[in-house]
Amino acid sequence: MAGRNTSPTSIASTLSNITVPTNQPSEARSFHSASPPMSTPPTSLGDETSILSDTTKMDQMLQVQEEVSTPHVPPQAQPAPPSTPAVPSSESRRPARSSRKSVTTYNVQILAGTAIHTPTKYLQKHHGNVLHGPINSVRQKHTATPPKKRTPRLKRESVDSDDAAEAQLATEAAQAAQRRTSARFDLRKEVLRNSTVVGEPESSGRDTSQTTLRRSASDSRLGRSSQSRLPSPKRPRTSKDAELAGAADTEEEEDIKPKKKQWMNQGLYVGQDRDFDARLSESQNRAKKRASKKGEGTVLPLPMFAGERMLDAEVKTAFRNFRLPFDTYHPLPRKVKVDGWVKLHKNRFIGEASALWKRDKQDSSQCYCTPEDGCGEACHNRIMAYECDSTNCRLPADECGNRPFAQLKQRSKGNGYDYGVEVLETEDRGFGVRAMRTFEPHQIIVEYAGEIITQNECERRMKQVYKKDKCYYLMSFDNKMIIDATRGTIARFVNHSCEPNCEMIKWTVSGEPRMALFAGSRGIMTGDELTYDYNFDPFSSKNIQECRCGAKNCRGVLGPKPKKPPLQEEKPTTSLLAGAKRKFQEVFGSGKRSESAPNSPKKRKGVPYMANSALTKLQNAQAETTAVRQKAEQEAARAAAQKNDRKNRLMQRGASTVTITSRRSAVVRRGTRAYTPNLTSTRKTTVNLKRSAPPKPGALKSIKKSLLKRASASASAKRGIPPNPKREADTTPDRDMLPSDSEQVSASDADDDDDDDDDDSMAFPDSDDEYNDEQQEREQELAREFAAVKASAKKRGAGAAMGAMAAAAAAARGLQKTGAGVKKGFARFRR
Ligand SMILES: C[S@@+](CC[C@H](N)C(=O)[O-])C[C@H]1O[C@@H](n2cnc3c(N)ncnc32)[C@H](O)[C@@H]1O
Repeated sequence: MAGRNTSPTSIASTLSNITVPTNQPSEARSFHSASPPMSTPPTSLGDETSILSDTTKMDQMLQVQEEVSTPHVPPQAQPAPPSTPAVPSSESRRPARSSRKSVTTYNVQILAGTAIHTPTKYLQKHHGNVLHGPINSVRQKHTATPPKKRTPRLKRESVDSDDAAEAQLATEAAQAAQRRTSARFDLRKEVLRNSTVVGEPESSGRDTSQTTLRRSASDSRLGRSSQSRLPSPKRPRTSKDAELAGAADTEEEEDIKPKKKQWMNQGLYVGQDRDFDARLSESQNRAKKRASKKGEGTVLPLPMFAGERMLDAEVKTAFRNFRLPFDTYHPLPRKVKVDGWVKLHKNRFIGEASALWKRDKQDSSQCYCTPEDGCGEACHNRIMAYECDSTNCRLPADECGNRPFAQLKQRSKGNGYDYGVEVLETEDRGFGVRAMRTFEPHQIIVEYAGEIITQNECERRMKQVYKKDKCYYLMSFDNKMIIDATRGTIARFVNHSCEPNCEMIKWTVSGEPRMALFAGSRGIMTGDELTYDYNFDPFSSKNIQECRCGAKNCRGVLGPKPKKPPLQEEKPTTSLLAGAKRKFQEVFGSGKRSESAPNSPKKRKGVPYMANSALTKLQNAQAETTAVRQKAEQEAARAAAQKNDRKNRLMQRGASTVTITSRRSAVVRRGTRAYTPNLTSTRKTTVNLKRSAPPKPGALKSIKKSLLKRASASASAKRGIPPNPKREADTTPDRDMLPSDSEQVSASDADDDDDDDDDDSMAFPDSDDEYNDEQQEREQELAREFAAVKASAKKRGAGAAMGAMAAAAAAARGLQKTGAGVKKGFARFRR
């Protein structure tokens, strides 16, 4: 505290100190003491007057007073140099040391704990740029070394101060100030360097640096950085400077790294449907949108997506639950790596498969949709599962809604989220596939592509290539072909569910077979696992796999529940005829296909194929027979119901003879008479196709042909179309094929015959079907095949025959029905 006695007082220090007078009268002390009444170090660096003056303000005041009052008193001593102890000019003015001691001074900063009391040693060590120690030594140091530009104020303080302790305190204060301005310090340093770069002398001092700082304050950080990276040829560098500059440069370079702006390329609405036509490019879509916007009013647009949904007339799309898009809620999307999966993006025909496909490829499809239809639900191509293209559809691509594979191709050009599926690892079913976006009901999701192989090739692979494998990715595809997706698309990982959300459907695209996974009628939400019903046929009990789909109605096993006794009990003839009956019912419109949704595409569902090398052809045939038998039973039940219905109607009419239909009577009669447009025939003719002996191959065909033609003529007549004489002639049945009079039976006989329907009679529908040429052709084709199959059945024995017949039926229809008459089996055996 001794040092403080001589210190000047500033306003700041006055405010921050409380002085408690003790024994001395204040007046005396004010006027008779040379020492100031308040004695504190400068607390403000702005108080330069106080700091720089050798004498205190109070001393100066007293001196003036004394000069006025005692002009003759000569000064006894000149002010001593700072290094020597000051000689008091008057004893009376300088209070005794003891009296000065008696004045207690409190520093509020100290009391408040805000004063800085850092050990000097520490400061010297860690803050080299701050002055420490007795002022003299500091001064000496300063005169020896060139002034540092960073602490100009401090430098002056230290030069002018005599008191070591005061210097120490000043140092502390400066340090505090420095700490406060530390954030700005780097910037200043950099500005100084910049000024050097542009040729300004570094030693131009604080003013220059501040000017420069101000000037460059508005510079962008990046610009500054690039400037500072330039070499400064004018600047002579000492080794220390170079070191410092080097360090600074490295620091800067770290800072400088151009920060690349990160753009979010996926957002809240990813995967949500937007007004985007996948067949067009981005720019085409934009152009289309612009064009459509021209006519728009000025009303604010509806809320994106939600508005569209809310106004959607279809309840199922309007009230779909909202879920956050997958990339928003999914914590850590990670890519699952699957060993041994060779990706193929499109089908590849292997070996004879291509030739086989071309040879068997006979059918084609054509649609006549108008732009208003837009190839919607009624599109013929769509129903037949043919993709429209320029060869079979008149509409331009952007007006046609039946080009799913083209849409998929467009989507695959986008990003992963656009494509929309990824592999996931399930808990208990190996890998699976999950949606990364939403899919509309029946929208194409992913193609099941791989190598298309023949059955022979499949068997070879099973025996030789996949002998040791546990997993097979084989999908029955066409009558004689299999898709082996061991090398294939991601679709091979789609798992089975008894309550699936997707369907695997076969399509024909530009004349080529393609298979793809389509969303089910509920659509798919982001994050859902994709599943379809394998209808897995394990062929043998040892291959039965437990199903872990977790659905409420889970069947417990992959594939249909085994419920029927062994096949040996099957009566070959019964099966044959039941199968025949089924086929004809399908052709005549009462089959299962016509019962399914009329407007939905013909579903040629994909069935997993399990080609077990141990299976013989006979086993295949037996398996097919089971399926055929089940179907036949269903058909028989339906036929029985129809028969009962007919009986009831006859009973009600009280007819004595059997009338199959008046239409049919007319058809039969028309063959022998002139055509009468008005077909209100009163004569009732009975047609019984029951024969005591099975027809010769070809005979059945003829009967059917003539009957069908007659039916067609009848339908035309009903519509008022005049008869075609040529056709009329054609419709004349072969005499020997027509039922003879002797074959006309009474009602009771007919009833009896009806009872035998299931065995060997043809079941014709009662409805007034309208036959067109296409149907006729199909039916003829079917009849031909049927005859051939029947003949082969006789040769080969029942089991194999049933397989062949089922296959023929499937071929004739161009269908591959799930679980019926086709080979199947997906393949992953976990034995
Ligand atoms: C074509 S693979 C599907 C992908 C397969 N999970 C994988 O990891 O490669 C078919 C096999 O997956 C398994 N799997 C599929 N769905 C299943 C289900 N619902 N329950 C149990 N296993 C299933 C069976 O082992 C089946 O043989």
